[in-house]
Amino acid sequence: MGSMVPFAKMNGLGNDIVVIDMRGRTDAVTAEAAIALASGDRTGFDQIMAIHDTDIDGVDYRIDILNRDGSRSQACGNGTRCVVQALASETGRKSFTFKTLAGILTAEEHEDGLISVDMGVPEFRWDRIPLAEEFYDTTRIELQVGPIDDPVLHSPSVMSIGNPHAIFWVKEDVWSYDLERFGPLLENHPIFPERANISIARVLNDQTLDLRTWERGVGLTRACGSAACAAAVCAARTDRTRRRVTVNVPGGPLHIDWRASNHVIMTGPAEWEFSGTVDPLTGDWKADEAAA
Ligand SMILES: N[C@H](CCC[C@H](N)C(=O)O)C(=O)O
Repeated sequence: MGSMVPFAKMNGLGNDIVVIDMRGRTDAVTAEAAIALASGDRTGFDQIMAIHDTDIDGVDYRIDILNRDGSRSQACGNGTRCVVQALASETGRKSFTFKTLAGILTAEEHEDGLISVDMGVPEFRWDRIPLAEEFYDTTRIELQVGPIDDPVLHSPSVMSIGNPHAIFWVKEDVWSYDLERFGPLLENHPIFPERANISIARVLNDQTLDLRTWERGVGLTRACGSAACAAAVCAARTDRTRRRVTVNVPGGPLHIDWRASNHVIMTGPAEWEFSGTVDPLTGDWKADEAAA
């Protein structure tokens, strides 16, 4: 067995997150380790958030994000809140700046324990999301599932908040759609050359949405922070809601504020479950004694 590093199993509204401390190392968590941890009973996760050192001025840490299938994600809102909570309890600091594949993000823990992450600015251009075909209007693109004359889902809004999202607007209860069946088809649809996170959203009023998400590289999740941001921004962009909304995901509510600065701020909780040590190359792990 190689050398072990500390990890914490956490969750952000039921989005299962494994935070791995890679500070002081120059290697990375391997896809093999991710796949091994994903299949474990207690370590099953939606994302791994690996904290690395960085030498960029004004940036505290770099975060490397892995999905269940070992692929990398540019952004993970719920996981970033977990990282903030772990670092805040370690250091006593309240605010942090991170480098991710989606760019530099800032985040802070509030007095009440909730955590806000500045997820950056939305990208609506078809080639930056990216889509495989030119669509100048990304508020609704041509894409549907179900019978041609009576599609079950159609005309999603699409955007990137670091990672690609498609939001299908629905009229009925979000639980009445078979997302488990449509999710994999849409995630891997040729229109999305880098695949996409697929959500169905129902507008309840101009400040509230219900949302379920099929995550790229993962599957159905109880929460997806970046999808909540994407749904909120697309809803406001299409005049369905105001720019400040509550997004109810299966795990609970997330508060999203698309500020006048164009930055999207997501606020919600994070929860620690147990800690242990893990081999980042193989995924072999053991729980700390106190938690075993
Ligand atoms: N759970 C994450 C998003 C994961 C996205 C990932 N599945 C991808 O884009 O590959 C969140 O809270 O934002």
